[in-house]
Amino acid sequence: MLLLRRVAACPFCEVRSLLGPPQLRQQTRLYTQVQRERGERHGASFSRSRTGPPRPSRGRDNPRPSRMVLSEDVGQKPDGRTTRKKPDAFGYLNRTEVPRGLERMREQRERIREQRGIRGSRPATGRDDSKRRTRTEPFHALKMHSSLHQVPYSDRSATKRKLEQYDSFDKFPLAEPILKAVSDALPNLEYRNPTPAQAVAIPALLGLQKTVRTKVKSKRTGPDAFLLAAETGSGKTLAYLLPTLDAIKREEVQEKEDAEEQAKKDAEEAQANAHDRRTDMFAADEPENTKAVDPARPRAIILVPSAELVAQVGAVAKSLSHTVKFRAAPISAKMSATVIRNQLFNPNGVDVVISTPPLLASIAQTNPNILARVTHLICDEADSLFDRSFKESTNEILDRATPSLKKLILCSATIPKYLDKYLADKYPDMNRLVTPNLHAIPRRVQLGVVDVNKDPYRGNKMLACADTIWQIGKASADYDPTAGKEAIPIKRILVFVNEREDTEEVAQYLSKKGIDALAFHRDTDPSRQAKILGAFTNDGAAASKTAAETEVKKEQQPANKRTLPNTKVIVTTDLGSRGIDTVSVRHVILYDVPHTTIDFIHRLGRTGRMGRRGRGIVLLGPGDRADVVREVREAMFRGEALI
Ligand SMILES: Nc1ncnc2c1ncn2[C@@H]1O[C@H](COP(=O)(O)OP(=O)(O)OP(=O)(O)O)[C@@H](O)[C@H]1O
Repeated sequence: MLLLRRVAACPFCEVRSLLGPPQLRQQTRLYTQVQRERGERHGASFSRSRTGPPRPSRGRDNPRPSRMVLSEDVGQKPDGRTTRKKPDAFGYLNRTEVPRGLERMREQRERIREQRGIRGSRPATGRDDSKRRTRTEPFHALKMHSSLHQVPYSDRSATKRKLEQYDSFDKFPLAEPILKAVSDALPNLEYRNPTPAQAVAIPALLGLQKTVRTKVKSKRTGPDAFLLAAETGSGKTLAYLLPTLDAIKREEVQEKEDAEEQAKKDAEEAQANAHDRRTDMFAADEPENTKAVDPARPRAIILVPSAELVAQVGAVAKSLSHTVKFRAAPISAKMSATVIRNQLFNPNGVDVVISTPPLLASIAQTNPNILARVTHLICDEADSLFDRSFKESTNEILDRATPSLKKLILCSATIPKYLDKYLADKYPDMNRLVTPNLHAIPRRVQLGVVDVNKDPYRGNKMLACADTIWQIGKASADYDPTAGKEAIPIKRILVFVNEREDTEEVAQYLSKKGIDALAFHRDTDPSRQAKILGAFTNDGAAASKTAAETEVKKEQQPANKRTLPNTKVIVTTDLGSRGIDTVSVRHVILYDVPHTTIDFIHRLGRTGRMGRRGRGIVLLGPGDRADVVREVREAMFRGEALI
């Protein structure tokens, strides 16, 4: 009975929960009463014998503790160990309330946030801000490679929100023929919605919005300057070409109206001054300012760093010209002088010239008038055009064109620090049109690493490269047309090396291993170059060539040689990484670890273009920076920009 009374009575021990509240209150009262009668205090251990040693008498030095104070050993096992469970990984499962300790921590954190002036609730991710890694913290190796200008993430998010309103080309106030021509420039595509680069650039270039706040307002007069920076393969060509053509067409209409008005005025004047027939005759002979009598005075110039890009941008411009009705003249040093002259000094005039800076600068020296009517100057791959190799000729063209220039548009997939600084000094009012994913390699591109130091390669990079290509091409190699299987499309692989001399060496080795590999560099024969690249840049007819087509080639090979059919490889340098629209490339092999993050972005940017998937493979050999590669992979995995 006594035991039962004790067990039921203690209001603080665990068995309390076994009793309902009314009984509990009653038992508590009973227990207190018994204690008073016995002169014992609450909290005496149940295990202690009633016949224990007598307690010291109460007094000033030994006051009676409050009845509500817990015994010090109440939570202890008989052997003195604590009964409290250690929190384990599942300790917080199924809780409906925040534990007191955590609650206090959260309150403390909120107080600190308030003191620091950080407003708003915690991020939706639920992650602790104080524990969140800062953007640049983990990239120690990349920091050493640091060459790219950093765009704040707050600016990127703001741009992302703005882009949502342009979900179709019809939303841009472009002239009717230009909207129609978009489909010509984007053949074989099911969807033709503006890309982020186009949604950012087209409204700004049409003058619809002032995009960027400039810190310094310069008093300098001159053209409106724009920097369009968007990730690789995001459709920058159309982003600058469509608004430029729109402006050209509007200018043409305006000039025509002005000419008509002028002719009307002249006719009226002539009537009034009928006696002065001589003046009238001269006026009638004066050439009109139209392209028909004004050859080689284009309205727009597009500068690109290589002949391959001249051909590529020229092809896009030509496809648009059928509907928009303008004349495009792509010229490069790989063309003969006659071809260049015919293109440029066409009696029907020319509206858009596409060239490399050195060629155009040299033509402008002998024909300064060629740049006299230019209203739009575009520098595609601006980071290349303003580096040491092209800067002089680019600036020369810029200076000559400045008097008539209305818009200067610089375009690039990367903004290196030197370019950022140069532009900030030279064009402090420049509008920066930056897409949210600038400097980030899309997550749809995976990056794998092959450790060349390990078996079976033992430091032999060429062997590792050949083996990697064989593994990629194996599926198509197994194809047997006689077995009635479906034809497999040809696989196209780009191999990037750092030095031009290595292109030939690596290509020859791969050929020896039965791989269809070609070297592509500055000194490759121009006609061969076009053929080599053609197969890689065309997603349509050329890309759909199937295994059956190459079967003929296979038959021509020596019977005893093991070859890899249906796989084409180009071994190239940076030349092949700038702007070339290699839409049909799924695999890029980085034979050498690139020197900078800029090169990483451009080289890996040859795959995974315009929403496609891609795979990059780095061959990590002796002496290569494994830490840089690791951090690039990490950044790609997290979808972050490289620094
Ligand atoms: N709105 C669009 N919808 C679908 N495809 C598009 C669109 N705009 C452009 N493209 C296609 O995307 C591909 C890449 O375009 P483009 O060469 O202009 O990219 P880029 O941004 O200049 O790339 P890089 O930085 O490598 O030079 C082209 O094949 C083009 O036809």
